[in-house]
Amino acid sequence: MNPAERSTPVTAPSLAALEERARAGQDPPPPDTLIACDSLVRIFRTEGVEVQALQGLDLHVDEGEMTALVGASGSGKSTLLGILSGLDVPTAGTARVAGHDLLALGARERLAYRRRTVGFVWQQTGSNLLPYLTARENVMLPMRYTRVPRRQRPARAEELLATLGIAHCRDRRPGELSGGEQQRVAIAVAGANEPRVLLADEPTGELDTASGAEVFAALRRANEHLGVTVLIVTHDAQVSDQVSRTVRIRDGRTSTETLRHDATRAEEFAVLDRAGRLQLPREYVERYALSRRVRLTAETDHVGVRRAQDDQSATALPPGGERPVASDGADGRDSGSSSTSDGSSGTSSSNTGEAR
Ligand SMILES: Nc1ncnc2c1ncn2[C@@H]1O[C@H](COP(=O)(O)OP(=O)(O)OP(=O)(O)O)[C@@H](O)[C@H]1O
Repeated sequence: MNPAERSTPVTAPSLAALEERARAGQDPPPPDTLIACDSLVRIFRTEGVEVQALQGLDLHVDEGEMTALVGASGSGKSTLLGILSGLDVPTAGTARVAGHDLLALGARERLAYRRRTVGFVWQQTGSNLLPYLTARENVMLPMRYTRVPRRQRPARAEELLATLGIAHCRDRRPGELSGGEQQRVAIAVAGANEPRVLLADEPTGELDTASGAEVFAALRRANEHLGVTVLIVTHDAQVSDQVSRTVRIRDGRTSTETLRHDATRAEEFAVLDRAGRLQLPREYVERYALSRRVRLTAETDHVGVRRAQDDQSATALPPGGERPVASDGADGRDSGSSSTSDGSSGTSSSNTGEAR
């Protein structure tokens, strides 16, 4: 990034702060991690306006996982997929997929990465396939760019179409296929070069419920039978409620994760990044009226989170009416508040969030 860009005002947090965060998360990820994003930042600049689409996002996905990515419109999901697909480059942070450092790829490596390491399915059914080729020819096309021997291509295409339940579509052009069939052929195209990761941006977004279910089933088959790691951006509860892991993005950062053990048991977790930072769910922030600074307490088996103001209101004024200075200095100085050395005194459990 050039110095002129750096001097342009940005909304908080500053780029320097985000870069500092990125540096903090640069220990090597665990060995099973196929996708590792740490403190990922993407800032778009158009006509003097800056948008921080990703504001220090952390995401780790293990090989073989099938994960849904959800979040409000504009939260940064497509931006993340654009980066992981190699089409876009982050502003700061780290992004590694199958050992490729996405901030350091040269043009030739980037092309090879896009052809071999990732496959992509777009929401618009018409964007995924060439209209003048049959389904089988569409699936064989990417093999040309990775030099799969010509004689092997038809058999591999047939096998993929059969695995995804659309062998009967092999000789039809996209215009002769339903939307759901087109998306399933698109999954076969994305899987043609045996990628490590399959990225899908709203793959069921334009489909009715029944076709959406078939497309989801095909993604699941790709995951289970082809062994490809699948990451799906979706607003479709039919998809997000059926994968074992759903990651929620809020304001350009991962906020919560839901892990499903089976159809009836799901648990929601807040996400702790590798530097130890935690984003509290908005619901808790509002319910306990937490703002700006909170006090953490080390309990026997969990960490407590308290409103800093509660210490202030609970503290008895000493003789002379002066409040004692906070033991760490920070709270008293910046907010004009103070605390006793016992942060818990007088604080009711109704305004305490607790993390176990
Ligand atoms: N090329 C771009 N130039 C400028 N701003 C962009 C660009 N791409 C995305 N943005 C902005 O970045 C933010 C995140 O956009 P993104 O498309 O990643 O969100 P999303 O979560 O995928 O939304 P949706 O669910 O509506 O697709 C938005 O404020 C968007 O306007």
